[in-house]
Amino acid sequence: MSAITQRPVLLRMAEVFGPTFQGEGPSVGRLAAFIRLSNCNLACTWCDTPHTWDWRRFDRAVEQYGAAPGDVLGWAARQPARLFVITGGEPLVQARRLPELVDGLLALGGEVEIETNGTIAPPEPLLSDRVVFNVSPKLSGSGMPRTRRIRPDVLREFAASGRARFKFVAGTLEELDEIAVLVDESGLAPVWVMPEGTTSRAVLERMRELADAVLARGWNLTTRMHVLLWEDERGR
Ligand SMILES: Nc1nc2[nH]cc(C(=O)O)c2c(=O)[nH]1
Ligand code: SF4
Ligand SMILES: [Mg+2]
Repeated sequence: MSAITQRPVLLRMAEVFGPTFQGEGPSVGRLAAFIRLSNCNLACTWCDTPHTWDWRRFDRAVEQYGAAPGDVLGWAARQPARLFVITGGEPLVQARRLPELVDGLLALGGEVEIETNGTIAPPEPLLSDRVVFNVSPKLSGSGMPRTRRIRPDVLREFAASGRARFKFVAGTLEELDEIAVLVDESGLAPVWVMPEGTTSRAVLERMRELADAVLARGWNLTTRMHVLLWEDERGR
């Protein structure tokens, strides 16, 4: 029999960093380690991680590298945190490559949060205990056409999975109306609103503008704690 050498499927990576705190959403403030995957299926005007996908502004050969899941797991094992956040870019672009990574993180005794834009359905093997999805559907201000940024079938699937929390980035009070339409349309819950901003000043100002209106709608509010602490420094 001929020997077939199986090469590991490489993850397309942007960076790993930690320890830091989960800066956004329901787990804000928790000690965490981050695995940022490269590539995205959208191109939002206000994206704060264009180095993961905008190859007109960034050099792919510099910003992207391939890593075997085992190498990422070796790094993760040495991290003090047991909350692992997989983000991007859009991590579910590489959905088929993720179960090996996620299984390894769980085997380290970890919990996993996957930050996603909600346009790609979660593959079945990822719907397990100790894995949750922070689903961030994009609003019209992202500059993306609605048909690309909103996939009602996918959003409903996330909502039905019981493993998703919906985190909307908002810059204005008007955007809360837009969020309410999406929430009602697809039965999204629980809802978190997060201020847009890559400076501590912008984040705090927007939170103050949004807070009472978010309360009035019965939603949750999250800050961007890493921005309050470290502005837009990469790898925090
Ligand atoms: N500290 C920290 N928390 C985060 N939560 C979500 C992040 C992201 O970029 O998706 C992020 C990030 O970049 N840094
Ligand atoms: S979905 Fe997220 S990573 Fe992709 S372009 Fe929009 S903000 Fe950036
Ligand atoms: Mg970020």
